[in-house]
Amino acid sequence: MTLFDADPLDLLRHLPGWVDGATADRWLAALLAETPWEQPQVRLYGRLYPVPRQVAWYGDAGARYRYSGLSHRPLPWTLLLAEIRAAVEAFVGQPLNGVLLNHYRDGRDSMGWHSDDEAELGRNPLITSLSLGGTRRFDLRRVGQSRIAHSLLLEHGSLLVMAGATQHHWQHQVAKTRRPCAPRLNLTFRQVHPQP
Ligand SMILES: O=C(O)CCC(=O)C(=O)O
Ligand SMILES: [Fe+2]
Repeated sequence: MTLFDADPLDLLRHLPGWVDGATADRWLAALLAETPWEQPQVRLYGRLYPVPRQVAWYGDAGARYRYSGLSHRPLPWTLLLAEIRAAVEAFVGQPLNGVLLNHYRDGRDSMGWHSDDEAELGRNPLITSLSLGGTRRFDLRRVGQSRIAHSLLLEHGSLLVMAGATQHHWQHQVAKTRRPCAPRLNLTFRQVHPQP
């Protein structure tokens, strides 16, 4: 049984302090130092723009993943990312074969409204996201509505788990902010089923 079998309405869980501060500090410093960041370009109305954040995709061999319009071959798990994956898998009780790292360097970096509904994630994907570093606001709105329905502050060491049909009915974003904020890392663990 997994965490989510108990209550089908319990689609979203926010766990501040999921990992202790000293461990979170160690993970943040190591990941900032060792990750080969990329800033892919996306095409919008015929023009290319760099995404407003840095990213890296790690996973099992073959766990190709499409984001920002491009299919990405995974980098092999590092010792540290394998350690973090093991802790997250043990917590959610499901295998996770890839992780997308997002680096928000400051308040100008962001992620626009979207659902994590790529075909290779399957119908009702479990998305488990670990936040490290500066606190940023995470907003949710219903598909088809522009009003923000919920906002969460994702703090250093917190875990956010989105399960079940969340991605069908909700979109999420991390908006730009004028407030000064420290660099933030977000690791979203996923189970990817490569497409033929
Ligand atoms: O940075 C976050 O908290 C959200 C990341 C996200 O939505 C994603 O990687 O799909
Ligand atoms: Fe997302």
